[in-house]
Amino acid sequence: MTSAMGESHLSLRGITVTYADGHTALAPTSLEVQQGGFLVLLGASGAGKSTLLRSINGLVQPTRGEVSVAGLPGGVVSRRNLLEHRRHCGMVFQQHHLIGRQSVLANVLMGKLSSRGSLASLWPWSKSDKLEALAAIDRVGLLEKALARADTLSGGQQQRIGIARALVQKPRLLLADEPVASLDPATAQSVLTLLHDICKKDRLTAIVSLHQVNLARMFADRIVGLRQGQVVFDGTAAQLTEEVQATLYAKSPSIEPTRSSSAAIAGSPFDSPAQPKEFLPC
Ligand SMILES: Nc1ncnc2c1ncn2[C@@H]1O[C@H](COP(=O)(O)OP(=O)(O)OP(=O)(O)O)[C@@H](O)[C@H]1O
Repeated sequence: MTSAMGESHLSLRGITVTYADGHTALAPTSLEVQQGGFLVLLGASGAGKSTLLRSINGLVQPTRGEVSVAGLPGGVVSRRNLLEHRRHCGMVFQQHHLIGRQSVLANVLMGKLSSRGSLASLWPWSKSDKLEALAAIDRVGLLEKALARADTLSGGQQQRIGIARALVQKPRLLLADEPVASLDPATAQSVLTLLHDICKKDRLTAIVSLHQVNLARMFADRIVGLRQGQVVFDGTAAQLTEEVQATLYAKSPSIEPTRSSSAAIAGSPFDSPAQPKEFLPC
């Protein structure tokens, strides 16, 4: 899968998510995600950002559509392929999901569970596992905290540990669901700088949902804007005009793209530009 923009890492084709209560959180969505890109998802609360992220790694089962990943023929339909995909897919959560009374090291080692067989999980961690975990903790600048309880760390430090836990998995794809939403602006920027730098250095493909438009502008190679479960913008930070932003965050139920958002969409340098409403079954 290669395009003018480079090698494709991930393809979403017509992914639709309707939850058990009948609510369609994601209308048919198709995206081509380039290898090594830092893609930011923007959108108001309830727009479908988490649903999109979770449908990529199967935490939410798409009602329709297909996720395919480079190097994994046949997509992630079979259980075997889904497990293989997840093995290379690190996840960073807003609330870190650390076990507070466990040490930082023990928490980071959890990131290695997906690469162990179910029986092997019963065995103690090997020296090389521990060294890898310590190296990941060092990368996020917290080696001196390796033996501290996770709940003694600040919010920003805990999120750095969440990143280390994802890194120890040696991911190719990193999904981060509002990773800095609960941090103060300065800490949020420094945690996102760390995440961005690591992704670029390791050439990881990253898909990150954010609420802070300024941070999206600062870090994103590409911004995908969701509104009421539909992609209404797909472009660069420069193309994210005030008007597009207003469309994304408008309170009105209307999701018609504005003229300038359509222009931005039309000018998108990516293979799969936004799908304005007229392209989507409503
Ligand atoms: N398990 C579920 N069952 C039913 N509806 C759900 C479920 N999870 C999410 N939703 C609904 O789907 C829509 C999209 O939710 P989602 O969490 O994906 O949005 P979001 O953009 O990530 O929001 P936020 O920024 O607040 O996290 C919302 O209307 C939400 O209420």
